[in-house]
Amino acid sequence: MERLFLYDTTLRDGQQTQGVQFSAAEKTEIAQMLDQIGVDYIEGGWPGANPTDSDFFASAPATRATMTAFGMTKRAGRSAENDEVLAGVLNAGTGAVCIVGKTHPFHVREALGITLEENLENIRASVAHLVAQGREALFDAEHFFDGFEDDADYALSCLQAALVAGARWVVLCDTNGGTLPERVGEITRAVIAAGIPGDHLGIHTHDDTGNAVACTLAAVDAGARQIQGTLNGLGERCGNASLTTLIPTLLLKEPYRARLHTGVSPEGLSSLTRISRRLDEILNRAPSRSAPYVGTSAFAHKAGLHASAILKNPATYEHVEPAVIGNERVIPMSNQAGQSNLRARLAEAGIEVSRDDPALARILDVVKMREDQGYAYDGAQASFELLALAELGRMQRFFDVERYRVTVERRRNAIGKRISVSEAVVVVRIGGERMLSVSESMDDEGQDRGPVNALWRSLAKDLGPYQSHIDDMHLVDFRVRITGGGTDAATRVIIDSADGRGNRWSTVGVSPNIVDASFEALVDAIRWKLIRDGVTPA
Ligand SMILES: CC(=O)SCCNC(=O)CCNC(=O)[C@H](O)C(C)(C)COP(=O)(O)OP(=O)(O)OC[C@H]1O[C@@H](n2cnc3c(N)ncnc32)[C@H](O)[C@@H]1OP(=O)(O)O
Ligand SMILES: CC(=O)C(=O)O
Repeated sequence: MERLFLYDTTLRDGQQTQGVQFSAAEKTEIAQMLDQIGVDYIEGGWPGANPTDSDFFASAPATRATMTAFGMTKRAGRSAENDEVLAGVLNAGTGAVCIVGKTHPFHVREALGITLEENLENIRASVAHLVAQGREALFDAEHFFDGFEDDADYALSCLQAALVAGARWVVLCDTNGGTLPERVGEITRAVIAAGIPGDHLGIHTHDDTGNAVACTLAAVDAGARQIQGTLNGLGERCGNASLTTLIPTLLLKEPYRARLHTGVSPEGLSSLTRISRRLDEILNRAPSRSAPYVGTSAFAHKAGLHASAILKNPATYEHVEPAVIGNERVIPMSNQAGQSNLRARLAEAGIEVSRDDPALARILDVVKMREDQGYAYDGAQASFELLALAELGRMQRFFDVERYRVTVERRRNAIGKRISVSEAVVVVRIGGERMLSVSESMDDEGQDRGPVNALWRSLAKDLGPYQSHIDDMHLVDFRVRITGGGTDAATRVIIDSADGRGNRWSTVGVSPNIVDASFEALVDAIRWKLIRDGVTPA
């Protein structure tokens, strides 16, 4: 089996993603996660280009992977020894250094404004300087594919200059991301045929045509033995080839699984889902549900026919086992569901129902009818469980809401500043007792948190015998969607709640009125919590 090397550039090209700015501490955490996965190289950034990257390299974590500093070839008209950019990169003290250089005559002339021979000399001298300093040198051949189309001999002479000067790897970069997979394969083959060995050849692609992963695989098929990519496909413009997709593909799919091996162990592979989601958490962005292998929908079987077969044998609708990548199977309830989804969902919730219970058909009918009205149960499992318990005649009556009222007032305060104040009154009956709670929605700084928050505070303020069960409960997310249009428009609210025991659950409410929809979801959230805590109704 041949060795394929994985080179991660999340901390460098990934940081070129619009809206992404890592701190040095975040870079350290990400580098440690990459090391757990088992990549061979971690490109930590460009030391000297900005204080964050310099700080990161000043106390870079010890990793099994080779920590790599990134920079560019020296400028013309000065020696490599006197080039301050190269000096900054070398000062990071990493075992490997990757420098980017031009290989397309158009860029040499337009962007650098130097001759083709001067550019070759810059590549040669820069790489030789890195090697003389005892570093493993990599050369990122910028715009290689476009350069090859324009002047193949010149593009190849740039690679040869780097190799002759001692580069361990020359990396073919599809910098603008416009080359399609078949052409990437052909050009990579031509490069190897011209004498550049595949085990010194890397590939670096961008996703501007949605083909970065396919282009990378095409280069590997042609013989390249290093791949560059990023976690979750972060990167300049549309992103880089996603290592989160490439790693499972290389380890689980033929012909790669049988022919190539990487430094990623089965444990590393099974950490991929967790690490992908942790990266999104660091970036404060929602993970892509449909991300291959690691998305929350990657193994979600919504359609009834799929769920039915999955329950008999998961291989019927899954190309790989979700656990291998640390992901899990989900069988959501929705208007696409049949009895198989339903039974699987109920079993997961610990609700036992015999196969021939007529309530199963009723539950399905109610789900489909309510989804037609705007409800969505595939993202609101707790409300689905309450609905099922009601149809099974097992729903307990904890409290009845007699009425509620919310007011939002906009006025000036004592010093003339405009403020808004939301206030809610909720009246509930528990057993024979009538209880009235009033709450304002103010946070610690005196800011109004809105009518839904006021309602929540009021509901949760005094629920008599149940109070101790909801004291540790809080709202963590609130999503609103207008479903339908015109006079039939309804508002769907999904609320995520959590408690001190680590439970997290979602409930849904639908109404033409956003406050009413929110209130329905809030009441469901409390009822679900009381059931989950095994509370007996007063
Ligand atoms: C394809 C890629 O993604 S490569 C990675 C690109 N990453 C980045 O650019 C992020 C980090 N970059 C930076 O912080 C800054 O651009 C720095 C610190 C590197 C340079 O900043 P400045 O000195 O202000 O230059 P500026 O960014 O305006 O322009 C780049 C200069 O490098 C030159 N240059 C570009 N590529 C190369 C190269 N491979 N070799 C030598 N010089 C190069 C350009 O011609 C330009 O020179 P000029 O100012 O004489 O016209
Ligand atoms: C080096 C690099 O990031 C590129 O050419 O895309």
